[in-house]
Amino acid sequence: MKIGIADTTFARIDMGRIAIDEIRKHASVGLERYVVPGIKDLPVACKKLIEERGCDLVMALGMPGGAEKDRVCAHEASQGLILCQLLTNRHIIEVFVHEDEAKDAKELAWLMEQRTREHAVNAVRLALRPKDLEKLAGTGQRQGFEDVGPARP
Ligand SMILES: Cc1nc2c(=O)[nH]c(=O)nc-2n(C[C@H](O)[C@H](O)[C@H](O)CO)c1C
Repeated sequence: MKIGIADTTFARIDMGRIAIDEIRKHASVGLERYVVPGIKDLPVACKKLIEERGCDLVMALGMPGGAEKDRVCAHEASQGLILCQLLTNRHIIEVFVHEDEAKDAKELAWLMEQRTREHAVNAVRLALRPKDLEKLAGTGQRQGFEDVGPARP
């Protein structure tokens, strides 16, 4: 089992390092990292991690900025990531933290780390322990900020 980590230099926190640190706490798997300039470069990085570097699942980590052009960029990147999943029949866990989700740099750093770590656990579950995800179905999980919980507690 090999998990790929694709991340960007645009992000204001080293999301790739955090993802690798968290995955190592939960599983003994091969890891491949591929750093690109920005989120629109992630789809091909993920495809290469899958097709050329033998990854079974990939995490795509990025930080869209707060401007309208960044939101468009994030939408385009997401579409590329979905297409890549369909072309390769492999999961890509998209971990995007929009810069304007946080009120300041401190909260942004916290949110980027928290969301990355929680999705790294999801990546391990998807790759190795899918039954763990089944147990969490319909429980209102969120990555980063607090879980919202089920609608019928
Ligand atoms: C407008 C813009 N916004 C972002 C962003 O919010 N987050 C990000 O990671 N990258 C951004 N980029 C850069 C593109 O994703 C890409 O790296 C360049 O267009 C080079 O292919 C661009 C060009």
